[in-house]
Amino acid sequence: MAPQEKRYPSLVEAPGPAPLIELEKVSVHFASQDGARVTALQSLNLQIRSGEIMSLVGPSGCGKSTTLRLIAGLQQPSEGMLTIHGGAKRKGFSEVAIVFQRPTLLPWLDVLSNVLYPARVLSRRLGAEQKARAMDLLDLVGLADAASKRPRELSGGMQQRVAICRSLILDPKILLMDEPFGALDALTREDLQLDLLRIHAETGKTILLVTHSISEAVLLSDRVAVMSARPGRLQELHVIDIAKPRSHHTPSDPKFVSHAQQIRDEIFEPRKEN
Ligand SMILES: Nc1ncnc2c1ncn2[C@@H]1O[C@H](COP(=O)(O)OP(=O)(O)OP(=O)(O)O)[C@@H](O)[C@H]1O
Repeated sequence: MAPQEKRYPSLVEAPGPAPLIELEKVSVHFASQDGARVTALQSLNLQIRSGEIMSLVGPSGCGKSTTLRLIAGLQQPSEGMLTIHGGAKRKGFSEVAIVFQRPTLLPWLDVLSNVLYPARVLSRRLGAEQKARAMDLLDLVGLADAASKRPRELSGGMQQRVAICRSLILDPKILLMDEPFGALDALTREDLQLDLLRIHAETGKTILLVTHSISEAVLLSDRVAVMSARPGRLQELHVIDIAKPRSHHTPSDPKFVSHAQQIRDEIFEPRKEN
């Protein structure tokens, strides 16, 4: 098969060079329990291009999840501007989907029904097209044979794969992932990382990933945004110029080692702002 050829045409997203998501001087302030003001983000500027995988890394509490919540529409900026496709309003439920650390599947539904659940909530009657799409997604992560199983019959990694399929059923433009592999053992985590790369290659989705793992960020991303300690702002942006397709051999690539080391230095020895 030629590298660009897609096996699942129904899942393909058209790529585009323009920024799909733009945060311009975005600040977010919260009121803490004692009434004090907590500034989670301070004048954050960030552009995410259509079709790229970008990771957000940075010290705990620097505002990574807050950034994801802003893009998901679950949080409003206190100051600044967030646009998607150049507009301040979302175009519908299906524009953005989120995958969290825990899969939170519905235990009484089988795998196929779990994947189809968001589509069922939106329209009570499911068409053959949606079912075919769900099966394509399950096939893409190697779970087509598990379509009629219940969540309790699946391992943690399989459940998270189902959650990823569910997030893609409404064909979102943007997939937001908050530590999606953080609860998995190391080997399963590596498997799912490669699954995500395959999903991205097949669908061309725009993916924004929050991770505490520098190597995961370098392995998966086109660009890695390093955020400063709270109040979070963009500290550095790395273009990860490592050839694709990437694999479990990629971490031994000298470019991988160099990017990971630089990012580690930026997080643990940040340059002082004047
Ligand atoms: N609803 C809230 N009310 C008050 N403070 C909040 C709220 N949500 C987040 N914060 C604060 O904002 C800051 C950023 O939180 P956020 O969860 O975005 O950070 P993070 O980088 O994702 O952290 P971690 O890496 O530990 O998950 C933290 O200091 C947090 O305590």
